[in-house]
Amino acid sequence: MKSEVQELVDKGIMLPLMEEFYTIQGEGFHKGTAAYFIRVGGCDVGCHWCDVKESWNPDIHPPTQIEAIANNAAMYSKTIVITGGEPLMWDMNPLTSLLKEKGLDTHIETSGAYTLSGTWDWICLSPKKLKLPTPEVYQAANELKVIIYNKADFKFAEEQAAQVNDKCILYLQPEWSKRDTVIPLIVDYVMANPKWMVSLQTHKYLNIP
Ligand SMILES: C[S@@+](CC[C@H](N)C(=O)[O-])C[C@H]1O[C@@H](n2cnc3c(N)ncnc32)[C@H](O)[C@@H]1O
Ligand SMILES: Nc1nc2[nH]cc(C(=O)O)c2c(=O)[nH]1
Ligand code: SF4
Ligand SMILES: [Mg+2]
Repeated sequence: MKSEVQELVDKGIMLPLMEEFYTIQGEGFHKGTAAYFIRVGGCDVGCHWCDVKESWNPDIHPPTQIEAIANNAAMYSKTIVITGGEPLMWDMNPLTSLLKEKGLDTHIETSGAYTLSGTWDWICLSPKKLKLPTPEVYQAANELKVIIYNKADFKFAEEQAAQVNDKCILYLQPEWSKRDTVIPLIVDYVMANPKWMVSLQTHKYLNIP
């Protein structure tokens, strides 16, 4: 039989909380703006270059009541970014309802590989070849942020851009360990294909979380 805690996690009433921090959004459309980050554990997508592999195993992150998460977040910022791990592995409706009741702006960082749950003011979709996004997430995405690890990823980026809604803002972001070789490729690509914009992980240059 499932434990009581596991049942609450399954319903999104508790979530495996890896870390939370108040920082500057480093990436994409909202880069440079203050936001409180909630990092939820659990991801089975398996990107070999993932910069938070410690997030993958949900069992090592303590199941935490969403009321506590929301009350704490509200003390720091009007903008709350839910990331992971892959937050859409869990039911995001209960947590985002609480955040919206408090008048907060809810943003998500997602691979889109699971069904869309939650109420969102901003959806950043960063699709992965290993587990493609679901149709609902392509439709709802506000920004598409494709990670460029090698040349083949430009083709993947175009395939993904063809799937999103036409208001979706398009970004190419260098994979961090390959940045010296891929940044020049991204610069040339964006000049030749100006529907795209460059996104950098500016928090890593700023040495902040
Ligand atoms: C750690 S993921 C968590 C959210 C979700 N699982 C996802 O992949 O969108 C947060 C963001 O960091 C990006 N990212 C992860 N590792 C990266 C790396 N080594 N270089 C550049 N971006 C990376 C992801 O593509 C995603 O946009
Ligand atoms: N500052 C900062 N900005 C971010 N934008 C997306 C992040 C993430 O890991 O989801 C992230 C992060 O980890 N830190
Ligand atoms: S989907 Fe996101 S959290 Fe999961 S492995 Fe890929 S980058 Fe990491
Ligand atoms: Mg990060």
